[in-house]
Amino acid sequence: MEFVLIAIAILLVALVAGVGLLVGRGRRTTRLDDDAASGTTLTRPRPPAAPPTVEQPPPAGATASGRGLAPAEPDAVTPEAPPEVELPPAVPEPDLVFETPPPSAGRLVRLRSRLARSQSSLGRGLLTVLARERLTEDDWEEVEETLLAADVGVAATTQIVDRLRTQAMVLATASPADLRALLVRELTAVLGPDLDRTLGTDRRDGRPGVVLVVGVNGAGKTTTVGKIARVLVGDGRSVVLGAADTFRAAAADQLETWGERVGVLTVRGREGADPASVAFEAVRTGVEAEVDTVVVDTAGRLHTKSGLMDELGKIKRVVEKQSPVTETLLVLDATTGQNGIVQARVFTAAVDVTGVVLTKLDGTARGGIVVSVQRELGIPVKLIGLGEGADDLAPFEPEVFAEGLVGGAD
Ligand SMILES: Nc1nc2c(ncn2[C@@H]2O[C@H](COP(=O)(O)OP(=O)(O)OP(=O)(O)O)[C@@H](O)[C@H]2O)c(=O)[nH]1
Repeated sequence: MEFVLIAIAILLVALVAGVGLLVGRGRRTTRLDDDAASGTTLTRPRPPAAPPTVEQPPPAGATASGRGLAPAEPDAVTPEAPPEVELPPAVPEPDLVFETPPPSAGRLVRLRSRLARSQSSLGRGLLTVLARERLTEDDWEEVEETLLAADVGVAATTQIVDRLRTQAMVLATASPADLRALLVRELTAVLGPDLDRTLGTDRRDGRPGVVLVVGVNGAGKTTTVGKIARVLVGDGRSVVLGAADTFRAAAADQLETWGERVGVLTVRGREGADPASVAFEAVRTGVEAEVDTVVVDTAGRLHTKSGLMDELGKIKRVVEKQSPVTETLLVLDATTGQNGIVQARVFTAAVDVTGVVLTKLDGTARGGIVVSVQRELGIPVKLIGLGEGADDLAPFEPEVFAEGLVGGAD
């Protein structure tokens, strides 16, 4: 009997210890303050190997303790700063180590094999036809159809076919390598090699660059914001994230997790809070902490154009009281093809979009969508998503992309 009692006691102790461990691992952010007025909450990841302390710094100072954040001066606290709250003593989490993402340079070279679907239908299709000894009208039609099927668009297809036709003599005697090089050159030409694809993320007039990210739900917006944070951290930037998609608490949780992995602060709101106030708070935090860039995720669940215009317009106006918006990125799902372009128009009408992020290019055979998106919207594609992995987002480079479409370079 004694034996049984001892066994039960051991089991109970093990159970309590196990639950404690799980909860401890899950709580990776420290709640710093609660702003009842705006409904926003500021969270920050714990520093990786912080020694246990009993006395905590005040919230504004602690705000700057995330990775790459410059320490904020005590007088940087604005009068409307939320009231300080007593913080629980920090518990060391020895297994919490910030990840170091790779820099953005060279990412597309690493990821271009992910364009395999487009490659087999577009690149290889074209190479097969062009390698034929004498090209007939039927062959040229096949070239045209292949380009159109890959969503290259009518105007760019005509341009490519016309240019290839004028080089028919060259094609007849070209080696497979020459043929490949020629095709890469022609595809690069329609991808707008001269467009400015610089991301507006730099500080301006002593204030952080602000990146607004807009797009319909499911396009990969929140994921993209998280990936952008990693791109910036990988390039040595300090970042604050704003979870202004307040429709769905899970979206803010998702963003917070992305931020925590790389030691980046996330400012979030309660479910249903005013997105503009969350965006404002995020940018104010970035200004106080003197970070390089604040990236703000917005909601895409607005069904009417006027609702969207009102909300995005308000977010921009409110944010710009703190710091100018330096980049507005529209996230589009490449697998939705032309439908995506129709959705995109609603956003470009609502807000001044300065760059497009095309996600899920790994999941489509229609890689030519990059060409039509740029031509139809008149906005450069600046980043592309090539997978669900954390670092599967790359700056868009026309020539490397064209090589990925044609294949044979790896
Ligand atoms: N294959 C692939 N999947 C991606 C890519 N980018 C995002 N996804 C996936 O797309 C799905 C939707 O992404 P979210 O970031 O939640 O989409 P969202 O637009 O923010 O949606 P809300 O959070 O509801 O606003 C997720 O499963 C992502 O992993 C990509 O480049 N390739």
